[in-house]
Amino acid sequence: MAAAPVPDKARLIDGKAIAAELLEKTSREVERIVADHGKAPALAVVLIGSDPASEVYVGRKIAQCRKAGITSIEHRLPEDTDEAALLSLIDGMNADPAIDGILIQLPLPKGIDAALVLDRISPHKDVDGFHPVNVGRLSSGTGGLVPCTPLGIMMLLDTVIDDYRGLDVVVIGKSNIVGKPVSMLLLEREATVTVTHVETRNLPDIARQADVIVAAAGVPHLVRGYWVKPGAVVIDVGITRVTEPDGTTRLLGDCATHELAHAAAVTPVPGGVGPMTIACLLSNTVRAARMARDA
Ligand SMILES: Nc1nc(=O)c2c([nH]1)NC[C@@H]1CN(c3ccc(C(=O)N[C@@H](CCC(=O)O)C(=O)O)cc3)C=[N+]21
Repeated sequence: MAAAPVPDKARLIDGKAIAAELLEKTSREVERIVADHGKAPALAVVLIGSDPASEVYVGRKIAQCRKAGITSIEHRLPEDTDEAALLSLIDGMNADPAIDGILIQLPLPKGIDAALVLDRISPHKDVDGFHPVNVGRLSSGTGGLVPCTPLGIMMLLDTVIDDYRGLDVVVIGKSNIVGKPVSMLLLEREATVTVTHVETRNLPDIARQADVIVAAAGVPHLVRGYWVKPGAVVIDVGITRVTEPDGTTRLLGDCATHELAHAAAVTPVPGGVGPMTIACLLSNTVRAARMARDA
């Protein structure tokens, strides 16, 4: 009898398709809100300076809002905007009943204290889930708005895992945006979560124990084939733009995906976590709008 065929490719988790489904669902909720309240949810997006990657992401966010029927209000401020002006813009948006969600695109220019700015956003309008009240709610499992990338990661994982209890998950990266909040969501599902980072010793050995790896270190192709146990699920959150000698640019994830044929499933870059982040931003905006209208 012939041996079972050795897979030459891990299953790809199609973030683009799953994000499109979520967007479809969000559009229907937007229609319902318009029918009930006569007004679409509204998201304010603030971009300071002209970082090219930020321009791309903000452009995508606005385009997706339009598709879903969400009103977007864009504020583009110069690189040398002072902190006080930004804080007073936020105060105005907090008080404006026409605005349901506020997103301040990160990173902020040097000279602006990001913590101070994020603290100023009303927790009810904090669709990024970065305000200390929402961070606290997430870590105590008491609701609140949840950061978009971690929410999107869980939705991708949910397509291949139905019971997380006791699974060994290794998170690589300890950022406030991804590593820490995704660890909280996984703990909530009763996975055994190991949070690692650039200073972690023997990272390949630790990663090789994992049933699930969430790679969010921002180091291109950090996770190599020998780091991954056969049959593991790998979520690639990293996205680094590199310029080739011929001037063309390419996006690299944190995983050497071509070495991961022995994984059960992997997410591609692009087309994995990125589109989910944006789709979850829109669904958070609808959630914030519903909470505001039901209040
Ligand atoms: N306040 C704030 N909230 C954020 O959620 C936030 C932020 N600041 N600053 C930057 C990071 C990064 N981020 C991404 C969103 C979409 C893609 C995305 O759509 N990526 C596409 C490719 C995009 C491309 O072509 O460059 C993909 O992976 O398929 C990536 C990254 C949100 N972030």
